[in-house]
Amino acid sequence: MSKFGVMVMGPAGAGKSTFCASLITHLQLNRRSCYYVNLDPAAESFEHQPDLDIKDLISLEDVMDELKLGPNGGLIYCFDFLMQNLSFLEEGLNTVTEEYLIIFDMPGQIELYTHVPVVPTLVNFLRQPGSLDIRLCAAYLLESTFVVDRAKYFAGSLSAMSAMFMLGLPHLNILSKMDLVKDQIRKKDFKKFLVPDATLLEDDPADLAARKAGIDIDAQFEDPMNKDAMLSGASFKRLNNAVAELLERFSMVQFHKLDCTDEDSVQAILSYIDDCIQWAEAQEPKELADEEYEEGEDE
Ligand SMILES: Nc1nc2c(ncn2[C@@H]2O[C@H](COP(=O)(O)OP(=O)(O)OP(=O)(O)O)[C@@H](O)[C@H]2O)c(=O)[nH]1
Ligand SMILES: [Mg+2]
Repeated sequence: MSKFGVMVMGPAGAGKSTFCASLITHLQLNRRSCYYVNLDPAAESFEHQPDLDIKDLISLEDVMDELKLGPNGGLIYCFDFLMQNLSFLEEGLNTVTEEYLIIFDMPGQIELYTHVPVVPTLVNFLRQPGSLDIRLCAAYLLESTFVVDRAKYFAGSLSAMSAMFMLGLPHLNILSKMDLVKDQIRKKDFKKFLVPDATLLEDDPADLAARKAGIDIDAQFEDPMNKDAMLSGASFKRLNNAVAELLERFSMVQFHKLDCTDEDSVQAILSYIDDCIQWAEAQEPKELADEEYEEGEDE
């Protein structure tokens, strides 16, 4: 029997826990079962109480106090500790059945996805056939407000692509907090940000600001030896252009939009998740319980 899960990842403050909470509320409203696993040892408050919480194994606060580590070193320690105590996850998840969606709420420290191999090890453990055997997908969140600053947008897209390669999971990239941009950027103008490509640098607001200040950023961009290029931002533009071209060449990153305040938007993302992990195919047809038939008759 397979289990099904989604690992919600992304940089700090991208809206991961808020998305997990909206997803759980939505699943509950639609009478679907879910199992919420908090893997952020620093998380303090929850809209929905986790069914399994890493803090019951190890708390970041204790690690920082006792080992005199900072928050990031402490987090890496907590994950190393989890890797040595994977039975904590196995015992918690063993009895979860196939109709559940297991939601893993991950921490936001980017080094977890780039510098240390703990997340791939965790993913391999969760997917291991014959053991937990979870059909898992990744939901990688980036804040949609990043699109305003192209450098942030491309750096974020690159981190998403790096996570795709590192984890090798079915992967959804999501621009979160759409409610924050929908009044500033029209729907049809936003479309171009769903697939990162180098043409998005053509109307970079940072260039407009430089031009307004009388800097010929295009001339400096073309001339790598220009001594002012470093200060004016033309060198930075060249770097962003190279990143954008790299993303374009790999053609792996595409975003879906998410507005947690809109139920239809949460449902749309849930459909993509279900599709990635093929949740629906594994479900048995369900009969209504007797009480529910009776409730229907009363109406
Ligand atoms: N307007 C708006 N704010 C949001 C949304 N999602 C999250 N936020 C806010 O963004 C902040 C961070 O949200 P979290 O859900 O804690 O983000 P996170 O990615 O879990 O953060 P870390 O776990 O610390 O990495 C909070 O103040 C949320 O209220 C959203 O869809 N719209
Ligand atoms: Mg969180």
